[in-house]
Amino acid sequence: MAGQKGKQTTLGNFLGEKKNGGNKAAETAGNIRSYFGNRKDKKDNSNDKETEATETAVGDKRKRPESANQKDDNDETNKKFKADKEKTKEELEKDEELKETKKPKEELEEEDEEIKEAEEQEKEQNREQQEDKTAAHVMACFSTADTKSKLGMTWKEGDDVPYSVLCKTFEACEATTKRLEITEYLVTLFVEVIKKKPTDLLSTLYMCINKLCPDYEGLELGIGESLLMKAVAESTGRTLKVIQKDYHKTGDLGTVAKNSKSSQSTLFKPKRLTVTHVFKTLTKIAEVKGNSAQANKVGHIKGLLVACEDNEAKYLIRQLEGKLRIGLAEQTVLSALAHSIVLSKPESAKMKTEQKEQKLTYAVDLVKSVYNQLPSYNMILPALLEHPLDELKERCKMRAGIPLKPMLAHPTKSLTEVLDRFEGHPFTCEFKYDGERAQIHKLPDGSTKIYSRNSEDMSIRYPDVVEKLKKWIKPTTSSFILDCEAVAWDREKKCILPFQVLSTRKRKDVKEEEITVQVAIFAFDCLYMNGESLLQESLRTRREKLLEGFQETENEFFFAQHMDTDNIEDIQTFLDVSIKKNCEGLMVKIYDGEEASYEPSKRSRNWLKVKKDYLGTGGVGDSMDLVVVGAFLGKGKRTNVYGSFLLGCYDPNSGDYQTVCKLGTGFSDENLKDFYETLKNYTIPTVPRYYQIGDNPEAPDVWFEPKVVWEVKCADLSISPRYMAGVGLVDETRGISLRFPRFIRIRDDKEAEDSTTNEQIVEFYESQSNGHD
Ligand SMILES: Nc1ncnc2c1ncn2[C@@H]1O[C@H](COP(=O)(O)OP(=O)(O)OP(=O)(O)O)[C@@H](O)[C@H]1O
Repeated sequence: MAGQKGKQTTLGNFLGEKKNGGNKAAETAGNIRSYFGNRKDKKDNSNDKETEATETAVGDKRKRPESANQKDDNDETNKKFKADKEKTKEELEKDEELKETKKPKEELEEEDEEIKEAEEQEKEQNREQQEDKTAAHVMACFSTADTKSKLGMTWKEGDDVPYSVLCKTFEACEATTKRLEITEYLVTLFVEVIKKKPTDLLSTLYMCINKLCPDYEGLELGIGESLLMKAVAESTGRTLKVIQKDYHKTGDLGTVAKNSKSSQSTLFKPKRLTVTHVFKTLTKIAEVKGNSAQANKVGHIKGLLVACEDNEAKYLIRQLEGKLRIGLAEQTVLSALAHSIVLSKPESAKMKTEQKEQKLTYAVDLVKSVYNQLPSYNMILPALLEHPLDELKERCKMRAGIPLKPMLAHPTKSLTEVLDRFEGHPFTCEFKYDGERAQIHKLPDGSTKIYSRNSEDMSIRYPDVVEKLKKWIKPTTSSFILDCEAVAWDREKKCILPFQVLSTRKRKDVKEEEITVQVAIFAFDCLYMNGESLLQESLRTRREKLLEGFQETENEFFFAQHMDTDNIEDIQTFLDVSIKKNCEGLMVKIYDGEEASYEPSKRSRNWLKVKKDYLGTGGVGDSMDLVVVGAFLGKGKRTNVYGSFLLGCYDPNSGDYQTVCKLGTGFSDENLKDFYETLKNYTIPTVPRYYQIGDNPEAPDVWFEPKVVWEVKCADLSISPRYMAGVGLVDETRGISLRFPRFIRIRDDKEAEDSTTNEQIVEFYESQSNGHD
């Protein structure tokens, strides 16, 4: 038997040849069967078990009521299974033959490769944990005393936390790129707040992540710059023209506000700002609605600006803009919170370094895992402050009504890659529906909510779904959280419509009677049921709960089509059927055991996505979602609109955007007109300091705020001195760029911070050079 690489080639070829339908496919079929023969052989020698699994899969499907189309799929699948069962004996004989002829050297090589791959995967999974451990080690030896004086933390116990202290901490964080140093500053701040004014911890923490409340409550800052400029001008006595000119020069309205304040003489000294006062005022500003909203907002902003001293105006304006950009990733804030809870307890001073380190590591793991299940500081903070750490899990359980960050999948570019990754694990394949992620909650009081992948409340966008969902729920199901995809649906033809149709559905102020694009819900996971979290259960158990607790309802609600097999021909057939049914491809997921648990917010290797478009291309396994950071004015046919665009990816560690390509293809004339109209609202006078643009001699004609995300496909990726994506990760000075990028669609379900990260770009680049497929 050939080594791992050989196996990939054989299968890769097979898939290509199968498409052409030539005789070669039949010739190579023997190789494929032997490949799977050996794979099965490793897992389990029993033919019975294989047959049993096949029967269960088919049985599973028969249990469910099906629409006409789905029934066709299952019939096709069943026929395929029958043919396959007959092949099994032949396969096993081939296995035996191959076992005897196998050369020990090749066996060793194969094992080496497997070990290497497993190590790679483990390395990646452990990286974040390792960073947490290093931080725990450093923090165990850390004394907040030095940092405290550096940050001027001298306010009196019981007094409100001064805003100046928070701004000094921001300044210190902004001045470094080292995550550990940032953690030290935050821990110092949080420990001090916990000791002197614990009730201010919540507002302090929200200010650090520049939010006002949990995402699902939907209250956001992000005041337009013209309003902010007006407020700065009016509160400092400078003209709007001068403010605009300064902004054009610096590209940072915060700095303009700070400089404007320092050149202003004040007759009386207003009361110093406190964190809680600023937080409450920011909340009021975000809440203001109605006719005089603008004037009201300006009034509040001016009130704050007048009281600002030193660098406070700079951070206040940035907070109002909704972009603090001082390199504070939420994960760092969570770690710092966990550390400070431990370090603020008097007993921590008595602990030996090793013991403290263990406690810190435990606290970080605990706080992160609880936050993943209940992403609400409003609920977690009181439990952390008022009760022992050990009780946190019990006190802060996931519940219906609080959306979790969904589990995400890893891209692959061949079925072979999927089978290699999942070798030895039972896995299941599901259709990858092409619509919008929908997390559906039913609370014990009977109310229902639908949340987007960003935890936005979408219940108002889907009033028709909310109205009908009681029909799908069996009487035994009182509360639940379902993970689903909402797709555009043709009620007459009873089939899925392409994503483009869904994107024409209204997103705001949707009235049931005006809905033109109908949706159907495809449920693929059940995360919570009747008061119990199912996250730790295997996918098999979660799917059982899903099938038990709900019923398919024509034109409205379906279980995701699935197939449990490791036979590549079946998977290929299933993939083909999924594409015929307007799906994007398959999701392949580990089915049993610990790795089959649900991992909120993680892009996990236990869920793999296989998109038809990327199979066998030898290029990149997925499209990317990139932020439009600039544009070049069009010429010729594209005069009066932007002709091409500069795109960037996101670096979650620094909060920066790194340029990744210039994009000029894939657009219709209509697209270009629309984009010109939308994007011109986001133009900014100069390149912001949080854009890493490198030495590209071709600067765009206009720069944009990071607001618009587009899905882009490319042929491959290469190292380039002109772009900055992943700079420092693969090459010290050069970044990675997309070659032959093409526009696919707008991703208005994604914020700029949800775009493809610099590390994902590096992964795409590296997987391409590993030569999979
Ligand atoms: N059966 C399924 N299981 C899980 N996710 C599914 C399924 N069918 C469709 N999806 C959709 O596919 C997405 C998984 O792909 P991924 O994790 O990469 O999200 P993404 O970044 O939005 O990428 P994509 O552009 O591929 O949707 C999910 O967010 C979900 O919306």
